[in-house]
Amino acid sequence: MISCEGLVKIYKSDDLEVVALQGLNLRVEDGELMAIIGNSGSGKSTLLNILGGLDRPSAGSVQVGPWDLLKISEDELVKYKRETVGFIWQNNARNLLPYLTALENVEMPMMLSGKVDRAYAKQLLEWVGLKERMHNKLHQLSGGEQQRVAIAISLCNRPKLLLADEPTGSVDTATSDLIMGIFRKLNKEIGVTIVIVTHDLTLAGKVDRVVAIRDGLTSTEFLKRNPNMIPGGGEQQDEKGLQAVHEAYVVVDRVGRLQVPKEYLSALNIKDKASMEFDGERIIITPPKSLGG
Ligand SMILES: Nc1ncnc2c1ncn2[C@@H]1O[C@H](COP(=O)(O)OP(=O)(O)OP(=O)(O)O)[C@@H](O)[C@H]1O
Repeated sequence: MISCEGLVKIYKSDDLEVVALQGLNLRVEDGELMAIIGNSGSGKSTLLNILGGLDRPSAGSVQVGPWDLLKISEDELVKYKRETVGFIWQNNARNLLPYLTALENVEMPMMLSGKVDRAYAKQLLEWVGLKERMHNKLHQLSGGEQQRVAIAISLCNRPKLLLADEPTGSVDTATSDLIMGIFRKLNKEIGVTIVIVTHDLTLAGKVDRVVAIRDGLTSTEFLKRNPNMIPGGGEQQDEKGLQAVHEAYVVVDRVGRLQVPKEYLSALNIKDKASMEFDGERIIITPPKSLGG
């Protein structure tokens, strides 16, 4: 579904250049439900905005289904956004209309695109667990319920790819679990590919594959050891916690580059050079030997 290779995004303003993505590689399979984690400023939202067609990449390649998002024309981009992607943001509910019912809110974007499918709108609200509340006005719903209306709306255009940026950022743990359950169900039942960007490692720990971004590059991949395991409510406060159920792998790109964590380098005082040895089984990186490290 998604293939990024050497993806670069540079933001330019007057005399400043920020390299938000510096040659990122990422593959997401059709029908996958995965999460992207990373510290603030690592490039997560930049990546999501590019995948959603809201921002243009600077270089590299990024393919979503049949679409090449580097070469796509403006007209095609409009079509891509309308037909291929659905978006969920942390404060999506803010864009909803409080004086309309949940159902009317879901029908609104359908109306704007020219075709209201009431049966499908109802089905969407049923999928997100709001069957009983679809005729309630939005202001009568809780924050978590409103976020679920937003999820229903994101599926109005029957997207193949759902992009969620911090979807549980402003809800409590129980609602966060509920929302994750909805994603899992939608992924299974309608086969929509879902990419979740989050700071929340507890949430990330509930999907089979988590990719960590560091400094605009994919650095580590976490794969669930037993994908059939029912996700528990365990707290994953850091990447070590994530490893309770996931195996961590360093990402090696096509030309053999990998990122060594900064803390490892500073612990050994490795700056711009290192020595590397292969002992038949392991690759060992040490401070430069000839320089006395
Ligand atoms: N429009 C912009 N103009 C200039 N720099 C930008 C712009 N958008 C993002 N950046 C910079 O690009 C880098 C990556 O930002 P991005 O928002 O993608 O990070 P993030 O991982 O999503 O962070 P957060 O978790 O805080 O949202 C940061 O250094 C940020 O300051």
